[in-house]
Amino acid sequence: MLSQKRSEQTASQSPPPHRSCHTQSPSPLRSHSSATAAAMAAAAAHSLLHPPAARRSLTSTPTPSPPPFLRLPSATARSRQPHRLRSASPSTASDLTAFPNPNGILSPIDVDAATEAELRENGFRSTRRTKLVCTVGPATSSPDQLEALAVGGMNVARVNMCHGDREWHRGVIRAVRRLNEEKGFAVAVMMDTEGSEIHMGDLGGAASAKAEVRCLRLVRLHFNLPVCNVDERKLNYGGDVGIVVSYTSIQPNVRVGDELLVDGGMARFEVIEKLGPDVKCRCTDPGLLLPRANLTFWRDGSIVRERNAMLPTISSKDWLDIDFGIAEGVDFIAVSFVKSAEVIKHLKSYIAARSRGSDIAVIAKIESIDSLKNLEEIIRASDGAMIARGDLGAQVPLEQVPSIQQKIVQLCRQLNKPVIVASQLLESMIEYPTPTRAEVADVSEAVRQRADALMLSGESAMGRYPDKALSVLRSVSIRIEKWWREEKRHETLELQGVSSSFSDKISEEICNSAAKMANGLGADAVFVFTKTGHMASLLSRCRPDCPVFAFTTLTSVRRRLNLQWGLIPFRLSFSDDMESNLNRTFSLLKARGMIQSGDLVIALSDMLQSIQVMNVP
Ligand SMILES: Nc1ncnc2c1ncn2[C@@H]1O[C@H](COP(=O)(O)OP(=O)(O)O)[C@@H](O)[C@H]1O
Ligand SMILES: C=C(OP(=O)(O)O)C(=O)O
Ligand SMILES: [K+]
Ligand SMILES: [Mg+2]
Repeated sequence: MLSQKRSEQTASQSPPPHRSCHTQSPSPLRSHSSATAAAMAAAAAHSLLHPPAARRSLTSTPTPSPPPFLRLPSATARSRQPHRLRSASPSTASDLTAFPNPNGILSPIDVDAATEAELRENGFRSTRRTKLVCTVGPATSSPDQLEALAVGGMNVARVNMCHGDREWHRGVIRAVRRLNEEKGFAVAVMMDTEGSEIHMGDLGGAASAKAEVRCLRLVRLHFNLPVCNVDERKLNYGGDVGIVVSYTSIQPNVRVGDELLVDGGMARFEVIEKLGPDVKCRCTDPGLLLPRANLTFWRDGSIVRERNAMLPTISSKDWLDIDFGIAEGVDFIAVSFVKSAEVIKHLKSYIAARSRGSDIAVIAKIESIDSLKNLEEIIRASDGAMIARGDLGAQVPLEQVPSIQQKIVQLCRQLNKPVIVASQLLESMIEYPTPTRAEVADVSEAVRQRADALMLSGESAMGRYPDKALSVLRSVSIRIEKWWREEKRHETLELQGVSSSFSDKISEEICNSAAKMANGLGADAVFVFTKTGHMASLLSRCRPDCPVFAFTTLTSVRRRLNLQWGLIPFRLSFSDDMESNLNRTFSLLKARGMIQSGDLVIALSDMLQSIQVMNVP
């Protein structure tokens, strides 16, 4: 981990050897979006009644036969102009509430204000498909800073329970909710558990401490539970520096001669003595110790794993945090250091029993050797996965991380689970206003693999340039997605069936066919009317060339779909009558300037299990 604190960045101090060289020239990669929240929110809906859509369609009932027969619309009405959104005219209608609505009155159709601005800015065929997760920390926790992230395209705000206290997190979660209600965003909230791995204490509030070889400072690991606030300077045992770590169970497994890595190699120590409950280490590789830094022990070139085998994946503190997350209504809970599918299943039934109907998705963080051993089972049991490369890279040799990433991204797509690529994507931007070229290449690779989402950690939590880092993710995503579409480089990933019931199988086949048709016909958008979001995610899984407008009745489903590739989630109340749903949707979207006459749309619904192909009237 390279997240040196700002205070460490002094002229006299040389960077750690593993930091790449960095130039300060202005980056051509940054996009300068002129969109402001005000401009984005300015679009007002107005009532326009249109005659029924001139569409030809065939609808099948949920009964499996006969299969849907598809007829295509005439090409005449079709405009092949690159799609640009027009500005909407101001609202005059009384039956449609103007957007946004600060009083919490539901408007007929809601879409994220930032997404709408991006649609407007890029044209909807070129709008961003890759979703963006930002970790909120001291650098971004104020309402203004959160709003800047939302305007910049943050789809999900992550709070890491490893840091800060519950009051702090409550403030952030509520500020995000307020932002959504008052300013028309649909930012989802993800709570990330601390997990039970061994890490250092918080250094008594010190930004960092230095471990040095030269003066042979000894770090004394003091095995106390729970982690308490310890001022590193006060823990001087006759020249040794004491650092409190998180678990008592390490000591019996540690041997003299073992190597201790801080944050996967930010600093290295050798165990030289065991003293009662303590372990005495000598620094062999100097470096920075950051608060709560992760610790791993190594022997003969491999990680010593038995030390944490008995630690529960979800600690008692994590359970309290989970109760807190449920009470605060978070959208996702990310579970750190998952070892098996059982813990995910347990948590999911716990949530189902506790949260009565509200639907919190459980994300498995893949960051340990155990999680790799049980990968498929874990992902099947979860609602999504995070490739947590920070800790993963401290548990497996670094050179294995890229292939593991590729494998997990593909597996998640096969199993229809959203996947987040996390950690160190733009690490240098914690301190610098432009990314390294290597970082841009890393981001590009994740986008090219068509991961659902990219995540910022320290860059947004405590970095100097959170908005710029987000802007880099946004512009690189858009550029690489466009390049990949232009090159028509669809990897021929044969999607296996994921459905367990016959009815689900029909939905899956319909989505596969619709995505294929959308590509073949050069459709402008796929519309999906979905109550649970399932059909939207099946479409996302196909990674079609055009965006997927997902209409759902629940704001919670809408927020959850915000994590999935290529989905533009709308909240809309709709009926079982597709004809009237479509007419109403076309009117509303045309009034907002989000579609225009002639656009070719493929429409699906999970009530009717149908495919319709039509031009917008
Ligand atoms: N809620 C918070 N309070 C204080 N600092 C935080 C908070 N969240 C994140 N940070 C800081 O941002 C850094 C990066 O965040 P993250 O990647 O989530 O954690 P970690 O580095 O522990 O894996 C952390 O190391 C910590 O310094
Ligand atoms: C995302 C990660 O988890 P955390 O930041 O909670 O350590 C990681 O290890 O990469
Ligand atoms: K965590
Ligand atoms: Mg981690």
